[in-house]
Order: sequence, then C-alpha cells, then structure tokens
Amino acid sequence: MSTNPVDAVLVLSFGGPEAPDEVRPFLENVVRGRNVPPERLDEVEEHYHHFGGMSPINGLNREMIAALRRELDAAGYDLPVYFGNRNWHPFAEDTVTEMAQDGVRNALVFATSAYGGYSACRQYHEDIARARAAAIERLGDEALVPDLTKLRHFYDHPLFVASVADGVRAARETLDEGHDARLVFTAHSIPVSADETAGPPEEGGHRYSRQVGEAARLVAGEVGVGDYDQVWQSRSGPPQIPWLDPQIEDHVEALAGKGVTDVVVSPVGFVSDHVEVAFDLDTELAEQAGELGVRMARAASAGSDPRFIRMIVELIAEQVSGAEPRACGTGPRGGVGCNGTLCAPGCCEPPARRRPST
Ligand SMILES: CC1=C(CCC(=O)O)c2cc3nc(cc4[nH]c(cc5[nH]c(cc1n2)c(C)c5CCC(=O)O)c(CCC(=O)O)c4C)C(CCC(=O)O)=C3C
Ligand SMILES: [Fe+2]
Repeated sequence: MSTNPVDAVLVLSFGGPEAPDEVRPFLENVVRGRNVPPERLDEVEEHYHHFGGMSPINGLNREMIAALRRELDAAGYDLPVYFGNRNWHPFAEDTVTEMAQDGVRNALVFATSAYGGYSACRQYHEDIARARAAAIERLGDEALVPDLTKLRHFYDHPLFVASVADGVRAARETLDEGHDARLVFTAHSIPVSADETAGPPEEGGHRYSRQVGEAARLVAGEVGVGDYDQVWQSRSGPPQIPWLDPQIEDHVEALAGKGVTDVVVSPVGFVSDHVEVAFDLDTELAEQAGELGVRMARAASAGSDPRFIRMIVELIAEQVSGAEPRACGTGPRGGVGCNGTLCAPGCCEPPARRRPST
C-alpha cells in the first residue's frame, strides 16, 4: 500500500484495433508467448475485418471513462481518470509514464474484468508491473512513478448483478415468448488447466468458473428464473487441449434439438459489447440460431448501465475511505494487489509456467 493519498484512477483494459492495418499487430500482441494456432489467428482476423478492422472496445471504454468522470465529480471525488491497455494503444506503459509526468503518486486501477483467474485478473497485475517498470526505465527514477493498486473482483457486487439483470429483462421483452425463453449465460472459455489453478492454491482452484457460476446464479435469482444454463464461448488453442465446455454454439444446437424456440443470451463474462460479443454472439451465434429456427435475444452487457459506473465509484470508495464492500454472493473474492503483487502468493499460476510437480 502507498503512504500517499489516492490522486488518480487508471482504467486498464484489453485494448483493440481501430483500423484495418492494426488488426494483425494487435493479434500478435494478444497471443505473444501462447499456444494459439495460426489458423485460429487468421479466423479471428476475419472477425475484426467484419467490423472494418475496428473493435468497439476502445470507444466503449472511452464512454465508460467519460461517465465515470461525471460520477466521480458528483460524488465529490476530485480524481483524474486515465486509460491504458494491455494489447493496443493507448498502451498501459505510455499511460503510466504520462501519469508520472503529471505528478500522480498513488492511483487506483479499475481493470475491465469482474473475475479472478489468470486471463481475467493475474494478467492485469502483470500489466501493472510491466507498465511501472517501463515508466521507471524511461524516467530513470522510481520515486516519480505512481503506486498502482488494482481494485477487487466485482462479479457479486449488487450493482453489477442489477446491471446484468436489467439487460436480461430488456432482452426478454423483445421476444414474444420472452418469459418462457431459455436463459443462457456465457463467459469466455479458458483452458481447463488454467481454471484448475485459478485462485490461491489453498482455495483448491476453479476461482474463475466458480465466480462466473455465482454471478449467473445471482442474476437469475434477481430476474426470478430458477432454471437457466451457464456455458462458455470463444474457445481458442489447439483442439486436443481441453477448455471449459460446453461452447455456446453446441449448447444452442442441443437446446434446439430439445424443442426450445426462444433463447435469451446474457454475456455475464464481459463488461462491454466488444468483438467477442458483437461477432461471436450477435453475428455467428445469431446466424446459427436463425438456421435452427431459434429466436435469440442478446442481453446487454453490464458496462452500458449507469449503475455499473456507480459501482466503480463504490469500489474506489472502499479503498479511499474504507467503505464496507457490498456483495450479494458467497463466493471467493480477491483482485486487490499493489504494483503488480498477486492477490495471494501463487494465485492463478499460468499452467504453462507451472513448475514440474516432481
Ligand atoms: C477470460 C478472458 C476474458 C475475459 C476477461 C477480460 O475481459 O479481460 C477475455 C476477454 C477478451 N478477449 C479478447 C480478445 C481475444 N482473446 C484472445 C485469446 C484468449 N482470451 C482468453 C481469455 C479471456 N479473454 C484466453 C485464455 C485466450 C487464449 C490466448 C491467451 O491465453 O491469451 C484472442 C486471440 C485470438 C483467439 O484465440 O481468439 C483475442 C483477439 C477481448 C477483446 C475483444 C475486442 O477486441 O473487442 C477481450 C475483452
Ligand atoms: Fe480473450
């Protein structure tokens, strides 16, 4: 923890290309050092070109930041909000250097993921450490570079749950048979081995899938649906490596086979309608559903709801003024670390780098 008062907020996200010639270099950044086959990359490149080489993610994050600035002002917090990414401009390295030059000493980091796990949490701690190291190298003085404390997981925050639930309610209204529609929650699949090591070792793993499951349960409860499904999407990596299943496309096919005609799909695993949502669900899955004769309504993700922005302010208040964390679930929670230290020792070990167990 820093001894300086909190003097800024950094919104840290995944990043996405904003022009056709940025797509390939962006993808190379995403998969650097990972086991993603080139054919998969070619396929994903096409998803981005489907939208003119432009991911909506940066624009959506800029809108989120503008709303957060207004909400912080309204709550009486005089904190500038910065924007940095893992995989594309504005890179976190450049933003943290700029923060140092602006005299920021102690910032809170809101990472755009609700969950634990290597991809959803630990990698953001790594981004923070890398960005600070770059700024220290460029400025030649560690004392100039701000301390950065990542805010906690928020998958069970009542305002997150309420935002996702409202999306489900609105989607249901667009279907004639909406109230009988099958409710399906979806989140990004990860390798089974990564889920096994998600969370601190003493917790026994599976923090990511347990938190996603809990978020789905809480949202279903809020909209009064007892019977729902929670599945996975956007699998990559070689087919012989197991990832969390079922995939949503297989699941919708199975539902159609059972005679289901109406489906509401809620992307509870994501905070905004970026390419994973706009292509994998709104384009590909919607087309498949149409061919199967299934009417599909995609629920909005949480990030577009004003209560989501109020939630970010509450997470900030937890750190600035010791406000009591609000949570409506019973699952494991973590996410907080300063300057890239992990939530707990050995938390969310990436499987590929795990030491041999002999
Ligand atoms: C858990 C999780 C989240 C949710 C948490 C969070 O939001 O942070 C997430 C979000 C996102 N994933 C995104 C895009 C991509 N993810 C990829 C690849 C991968 N994702 C993984 C996991 C996750 N991903 C994993 C285990 C891989 C395999 C390679 C690796 O281990 O890294 C690839 C490479 C090609 C492919 O394999 O599909 C792309 C292009 C975008 C941006 C979309 C846009 O540009 O609008 C966003 C928000
Ligand atoms: Fe991803």
